[in-house]
Amino acid sequence: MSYRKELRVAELAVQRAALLTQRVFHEKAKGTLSKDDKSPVTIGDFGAQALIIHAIRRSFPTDEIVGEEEASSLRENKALADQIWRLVNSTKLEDEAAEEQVGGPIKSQREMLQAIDEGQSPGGSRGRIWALDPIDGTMGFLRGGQYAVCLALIVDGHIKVGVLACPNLPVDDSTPLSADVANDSGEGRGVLFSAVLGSGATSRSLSRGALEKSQSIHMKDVPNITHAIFCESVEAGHSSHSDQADIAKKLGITRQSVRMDSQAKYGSIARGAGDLYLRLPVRADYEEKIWDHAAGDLIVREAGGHVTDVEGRRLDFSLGRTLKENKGVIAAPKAVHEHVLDAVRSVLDSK
Ligand SMILES: Nc1ncnc2c1ncn2[C@@H]1O[C@H](COP(=O)(O)O)[C@@H](O)[C@H]1OP(=O)(O)O
Ligand SMILES: [Mg+2]
Ligand SMILES: [Mg+2]
Ligand SMILES: [Mg+2]
Repeated sequence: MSYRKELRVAELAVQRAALLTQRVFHEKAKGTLSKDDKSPVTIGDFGAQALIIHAIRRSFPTDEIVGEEEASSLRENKALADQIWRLVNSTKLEDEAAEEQVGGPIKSQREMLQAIDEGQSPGGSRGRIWALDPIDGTMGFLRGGQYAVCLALIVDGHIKVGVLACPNLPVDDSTPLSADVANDSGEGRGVLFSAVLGSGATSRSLSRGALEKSQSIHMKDVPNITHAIFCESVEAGHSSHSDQADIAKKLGITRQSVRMDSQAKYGSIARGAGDLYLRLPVRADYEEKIWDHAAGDLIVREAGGHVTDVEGRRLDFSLGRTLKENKGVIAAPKAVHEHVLDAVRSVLDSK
């Protein structure tokens, strides 16, 4: 199957949602709430989830959706719901045909709240399931750093389509990876990464209008691992900086890691701006969420990479809303992955 329509709808839906998040990014007040697990959520997360679910529903009404957010807190907070509605109602793609392909406008605030709540699928190994993270790296988004709008289609447990918008990454694939974030104007920034299983991975500028022509992306060859550039989370609570430093040392890597929030890490290594992404667990009981990895996993694999957990197992997206059988993430070019994994094992065994 080509998944041509799924890719198109996903790209346009993510593009439109990213436009909404960019508007919020430049506002001081982001309408931040704290969720039950103490993590933040903003009007950008809610608005982006509403627009993307609306688009999926219009084109693929019987598909299931595993989305990160839900609307219960908004039903008790009219002022915040009004604020999100104003944003959602005024975010459109400039290209009319494209706007039509993502279902046009949402009709009412009630419909918007319903859309947000349609991301409650339990996931699983059967049928067509979209995994949606409307803003991945909300902490980065609040800090003025990297973040991503992420969408993937999983069919019978396997990822078929992955799309990532990274509004604060440089457009140019060859820009050296850095922890620097958007300048005020955002000029030269904003990338849309895509992949379809078996068809390779691409990047293009995240424009406001019709989608620009994309180019193929590939992971870089790493002839000498000691020169590899590795990236990791900014948040020390999301992955173990000390284990990652030990692994880098074991590999003979002397360069400082590049710390960035969100799946921008997967996109960055897929286009060869960086080489490795290490995500070593901090807490043994944390289960990674499928929406935090699905799009990035496919984009890296289609760009010539291999993605496993710390034990060398492929990430298993067929087990529900979380990656319950995996611990951590190791993403690297195929040719060096085993070597990196040996270093991971040796560091973890010595603890
Ligand atoms: N203890 C944890 N370990 C790993 N990832 C976590 C943990 N707590 C939250 N996350 C998730 O990590 C993702 C961000 O990763 P990164 O730090 O690499 O940008 C977020 O989606 C965040 O979830 P949440 O959306 O609930 O905040
Ligand atoms: Mg996330
Ligand atoms: Mg999120
Ligand atoms: Mg979150």
